Amino acid sequence: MSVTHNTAEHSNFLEIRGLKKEYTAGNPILKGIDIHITEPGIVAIIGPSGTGKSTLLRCINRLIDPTDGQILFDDSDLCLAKGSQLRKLRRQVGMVFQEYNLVERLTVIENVLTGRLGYMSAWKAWRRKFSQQDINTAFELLEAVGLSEHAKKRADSLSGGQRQRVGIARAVMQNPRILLADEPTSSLDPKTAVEIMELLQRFSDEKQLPTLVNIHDVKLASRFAKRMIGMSNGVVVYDGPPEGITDEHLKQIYGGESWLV
Ligand SMILES: Nc1ncnc2c1ncn2[C@@H]1O[C@H](COP(=O)(O)OP(=O)(O)OP(=O)(O)O)[C@@H](O)[C@H]1O
Repeated sequence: MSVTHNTAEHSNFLEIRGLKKEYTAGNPILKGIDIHITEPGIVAIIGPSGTGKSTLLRCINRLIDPTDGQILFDDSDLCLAKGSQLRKLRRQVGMVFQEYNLVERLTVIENVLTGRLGYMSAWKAWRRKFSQQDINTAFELLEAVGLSEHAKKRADSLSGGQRQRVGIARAVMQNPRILLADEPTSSLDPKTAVEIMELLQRFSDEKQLPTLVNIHDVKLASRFAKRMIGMSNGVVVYDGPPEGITDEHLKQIYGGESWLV
């Protein structure tokens, strides 16, 4: 890949302190999360349905407002950012979604280019006036994700795996300093899921991007993550290397043991 972006000099990518989220008062979903991300690589977040994994990622990119705590990113507290400062911070946080969130009626290359909208004036964004440099970068990224020959096709003509590749290219097009992926493989077959994780790992390595991935498949997570965060009931109960996770940890995270084989 020849697209140049980030350097490896960051040592404090993201620090989450005491993060709390209540959707309804008195019913906390996140109960005080502390996570410090100091290096690139895949960090897998595992935990049962409803434990707050998506809520955590949505707080980090401020799709939702945290109730309390700090999310320190690029010398600012994302929890406090508003207006143009929030817009500037958000474009440094790339997001990949389970259901891809592409604009189905646009072409593949147009979808990748939408990753640049946060950098453009409202007028240019409305007219979709992308610079030649952005267009070149979008084509390079499409090549990097193996979809060059699909550039002019409508997004809704692609398979799920191809759509997720577009979603990843769009997130990287943002030139982010951190990537968040919310169950990026859950809608895909096992082989395609591995290919998507390989792609995330490749971008994470080449662009020195910390990549937080919510994922249900513990085996797949262990294969690609350098660090696993196990959440249960709104708190972190494991934070360490994949090889350190024991059956005891899994019982603590998911509860019960009949599902363990
Ligand atoms: N917008 C919302 N308003 C109210 N409650 C919400 C909202 N979004 C999520 N919740 C609740 O917060 C809890 C955590 O949901 P969240 O989606 O963060 O969990 P999760 O760990 O990502 O689950 P899954 O693995 O099934 O995606 C759930 O009880 C959910 O119903």
